Amino acid sequence: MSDDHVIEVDRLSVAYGDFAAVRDLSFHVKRGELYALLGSNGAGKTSTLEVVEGHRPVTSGAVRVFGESPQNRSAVRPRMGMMLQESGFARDLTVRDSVGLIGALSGRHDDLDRVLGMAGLTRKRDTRVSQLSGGEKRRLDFATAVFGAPELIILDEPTAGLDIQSRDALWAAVDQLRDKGSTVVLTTHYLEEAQQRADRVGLMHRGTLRREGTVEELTQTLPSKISFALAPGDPEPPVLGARNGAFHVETFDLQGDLHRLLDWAQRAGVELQQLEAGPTRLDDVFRTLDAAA
Ligand SMILES: Nc1ncnc2c1ncn2[C@@H]1O[C@H](COP(=O)(O)OP(=O)(O)OP(=O)(O)O)[C@@H](O)[C@H]1O
Repeated sequence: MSDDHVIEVDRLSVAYGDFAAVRDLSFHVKRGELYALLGSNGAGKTSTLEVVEGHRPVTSGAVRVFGESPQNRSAVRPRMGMMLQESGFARDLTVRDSVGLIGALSGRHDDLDRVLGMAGLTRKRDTRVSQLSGGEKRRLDFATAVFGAPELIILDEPTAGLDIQSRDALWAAVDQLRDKGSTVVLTTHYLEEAQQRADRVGLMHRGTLRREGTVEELTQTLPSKISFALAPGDPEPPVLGARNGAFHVETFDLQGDLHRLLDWAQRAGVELQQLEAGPTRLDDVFRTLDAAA
């Protein structure tokens, strides 16, 4: 293993019968980073992560976790926590017993009450799994993934179905774990979560990796946007892009164009209504992938 690579995926393919869900996929995750593996529905993210987690064999290619085969459970399992898309908890166990059991199986140690508190489950500790809401089950998944502060944490759509407070609490807990050195691999369809937190992003589409880099590297090839509206009778602004009375400007010089626009509005005594200006977002990069498909 390269010293600073926790996960090495090289030319991975995963097939279900004749269907190639993942094709010739390569990416490496460095120690301590948050790597977001993003992609459209069916892109192959979960299939890839299932191989990394040791739940699925490779069809071809090589995957190493901490320099080991992920199938080498005794070497890898104690160092890796996983929040899968679907959990397999026994319905009759209580929350506390579920976390305790999975924690014991992982071989890691932790203070059970601290973990339940971090996942916002203290008041549900004696509730049976069958009586939890969808969001509470998701928090239980998170609690088992972070039990014992593993070196590597895999979060497959961790915030799907969580309310805003639970999402904030989950990210605060992830930030704490990262401060202590945990490496995190994330999949999510909430692209702003990846935009805010990922050190690097891999964009998958139809089984292959289409783009990889920091958010800045991925977004700098696309223009930023300015939009605003004017009142009827206002003078024409010095920009192109009017549509239905609203103006949408695409620019590689966001600061300069915004400055010119504000300057014009001030001199003309015009109010720029619903003014929005911002850098390119991952959403925009995503849309170009679909268009290129
Ligand atoms: N057990 C299976 N048998 C056959 N095909 C499968 C199986 N699991 C997944 N697939 C197919 O493989 C492709 C990739 O699925 P996967 O779950 O890896 O995608 P994903 O990127 O995680 O998607 P999503 O964002 O929707 O969760 C999909 O077309 C899916 O239908």
